[in-house]
Amino acid sequence: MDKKSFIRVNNLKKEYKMGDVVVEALKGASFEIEEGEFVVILGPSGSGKSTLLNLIGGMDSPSEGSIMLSHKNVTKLSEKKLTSYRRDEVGFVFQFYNLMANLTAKENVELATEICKNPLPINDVMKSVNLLDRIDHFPSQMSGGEQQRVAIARAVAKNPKLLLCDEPTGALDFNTGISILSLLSDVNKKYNKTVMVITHNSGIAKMANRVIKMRSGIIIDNYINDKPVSPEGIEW
Ligand SMILES: Nc1ncnc2c1ncn2[C@@H]1O[C@H](COP(=O)(O)OP(=O)(O)OP(=O)(O)O)[C@@H](O)[C@H]1O
Repeated sequence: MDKKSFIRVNNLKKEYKMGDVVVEALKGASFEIEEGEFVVILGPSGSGKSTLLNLIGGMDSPSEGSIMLSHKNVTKLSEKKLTSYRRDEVGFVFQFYNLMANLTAKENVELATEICKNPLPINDVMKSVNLLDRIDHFPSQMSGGEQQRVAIARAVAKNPKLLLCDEPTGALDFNTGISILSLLSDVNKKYNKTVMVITHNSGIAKMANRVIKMRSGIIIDNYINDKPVSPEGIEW
């Protein structure tokens, strides 16, 4: 494994069996990602993006192949070690925020950090997502964009090495979406977190350091973007 390789995915396959029907969601994906990259996984609906993200996040196991993260073989971890991996090493951001409705913004972030090894100070993180004045608000009292900021704060405060974001702007209007991408870009730079964003929106690929394109469970392109544009400069 190259010294700079942070993630190495090798010949990753995933089949879902439903009765007699077998769906080949991933058909042998291989790629490497360096530490600190902002990666966009781009592909149409059904191309296998979420399947790939779930495997890297340790939420599911592959039918074949391996995922190395910082020299750790994620696909060979015991259930117990996989739980620690999900807790300490990966932060998740979902399209629909997945906040606890009965907890305030701050409590949502606290809950996530309570169980992990090396959390960041919550107030610092709330400040960097520009939500210090909203920490006592419940999700129902916040806009979609604000809720997504809380979700990002929750993922970042755990201080993981990797942030996995599944269509993080999918439920937001254009301007709010851009502000969320800008925040993810800040998190990538300020906290030096490797960020992977999956999307079907090709506009978002323009801000990435690396773009991995998928179609029908296959990686059809993987390239370095020499001139990433700032989120404010992209459109769709
Ligand atoms: N749990 C599952 N059981 C059976 N089939 C599944 C399951 N999850 C995904 N699939 C199938 O695997 C294929 C890839 O799905 P996946 O959700 O990874 O694609 P995607 O690119 O993330 O799509 P979208 O952008 O619509 O979320 C699809 O054909 C899907 O129907």
